[in-house]
Amino acid sequence: MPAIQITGLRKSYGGFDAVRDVDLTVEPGRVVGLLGPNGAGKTTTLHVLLGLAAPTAGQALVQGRRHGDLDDPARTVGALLDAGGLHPGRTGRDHLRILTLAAGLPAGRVDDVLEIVGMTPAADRRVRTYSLGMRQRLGLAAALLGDPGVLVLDEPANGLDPAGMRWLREMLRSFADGGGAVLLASHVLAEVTQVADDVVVLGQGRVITAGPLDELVRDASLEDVYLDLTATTAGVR
Ligand SMILES: Nc1ncnc2c1ncn2[C@@H]1O[C@H](COP(=O)(O)OP(=O)(O)OP(=O)(O)O)[C@@H](O)[C@H]1O
Repeated sequence: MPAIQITGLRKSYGGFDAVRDVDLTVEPGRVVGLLGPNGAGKTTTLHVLLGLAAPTAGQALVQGRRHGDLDDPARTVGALLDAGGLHPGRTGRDHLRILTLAAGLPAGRVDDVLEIVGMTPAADRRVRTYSLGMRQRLGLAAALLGDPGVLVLDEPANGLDPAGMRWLREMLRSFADGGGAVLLASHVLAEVTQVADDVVVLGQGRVITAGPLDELVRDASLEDVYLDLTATTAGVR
């Protein structure tokens, strides 16, 4: 069973199709990059997958089920959506403690994930003092709390310095090599090509091209397609 399966997905807002006819599969052990310019429909796709928006047509399944039907969502899928939603007066550790409690996870996971994302030294500082990259790391820590087999990440490299980007790549690679599945949305071509096994390119809500990264890169079609998409204003609607 694919870890993530999206079929014929359409999401409309007041008659406007934010995404339409989107098909996408993430098998265990794979990192799939969801690429597209601003407004292409990446976040909308992830929101439907995570049960934050209802599909207008089609479906988006995690481990064969809609997110809302998962028995134990926190242990099934970890998500990083927007590092903005953090309480500025709370420490990073407290933020993770609250999530742990809410999801019924073992308290010891907080120290584990802080260590994994390299945030142990900053764990007791208030979030308002964190850089953007540190907030991203904290968001990734939160995604890893339930030790899920599936990660859904929206622009995870946002704000990371070069060392942080390398760390993220290595972390995602080893997560996938251990049988995990990753869906990573980004508008930065280089970011995706450095880590993804497969790529799905969205433009104006539709899949423009999709396939294994090495094939798309070998015949240079990925860069061509992406430059065409981003050179025009077609991506922003
Ligand atoms: N709640 C909403 N109501 C109305 N329109 C929406 C809503 N959410 C998204 N849209 C529209 O759907 C389109 C796709 O937006 P989406 O955020 O999914 O794109 P994106 O690929 O994630 O872009 P970015 O890279 O800028 O984050 C945009 O035109 C956006 O304005």
